[in-house]
Amino acid sequence: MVCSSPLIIALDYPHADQALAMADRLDPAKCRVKVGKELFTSAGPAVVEALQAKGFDVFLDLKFHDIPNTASKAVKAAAELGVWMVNVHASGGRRMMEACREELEALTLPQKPLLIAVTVLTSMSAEDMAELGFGSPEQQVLKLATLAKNSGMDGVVCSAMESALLKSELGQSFQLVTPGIRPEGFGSGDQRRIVTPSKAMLNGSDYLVVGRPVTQSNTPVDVLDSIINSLQ
Ligand SMILES: O=c1ccn([C@@H]2O[C@H](COP(=O)(O)O)[C@@H](O)[C@H]2O)c(=O)[nH]1
Repeated sequence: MVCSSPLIIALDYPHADQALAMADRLDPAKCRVKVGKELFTSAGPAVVEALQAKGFDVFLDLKFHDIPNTASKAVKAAAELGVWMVNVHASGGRRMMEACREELEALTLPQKPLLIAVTVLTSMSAEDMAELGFGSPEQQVLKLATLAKNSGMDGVVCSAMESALLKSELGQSFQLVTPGIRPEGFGSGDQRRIVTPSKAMLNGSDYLVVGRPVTQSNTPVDVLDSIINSLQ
């Protein structure tokens, strides 16, 4: 199944059966899916394979952050699982990111995953960053995204609030994956740097990650269709 949609639905569930039931209501031509820490810890590689068997491209969002050897071997394992996208934390540093890239380059797979680095989590506000002794989210995102690009990453995870800046500073082909997407009228929850789907696309995001607005809705397919309509 070839998917040209920018939408990635975060299947944040405690058990595989819930994730697979939601996947059955989704169309792999209209969205990709994301498996994160909760679902992967509970259900393991089998749930990734089950989603792939249903025709979905899978973003394995485990945000590896470890010494270069450990992180790069984890990226290799993800690639061998056939995922479409995998990520690491940019704050793991240049040597860690370069090791991950080298591990992928050494593989002889027909299709390798996109290798993406997380900059500053979309749940982090300016106040949260100051408390950690960092500058503004925008400054830190630009710093980490520049390092990620120079370390061989295909793109970064950031808020769509930073997409226009990153496209202008780092170029159109550097992929921007943006969670913290909230259609009008949906609560932000724990997210702090939120953007609507249409504004995120206007700002230059390549991929929009949407979780609870779809997965916690009584009418998930209607919500997804209305997001798709808002992008046209
Ligand atoms: O900076 C980040 C990185 C990852 N995420 C993940 O995206 C989804 C967002 O879910 P919502 O329910 O739409 O808030 C979730 O799986 C996070 O782990 C992120 O939000 N921010």
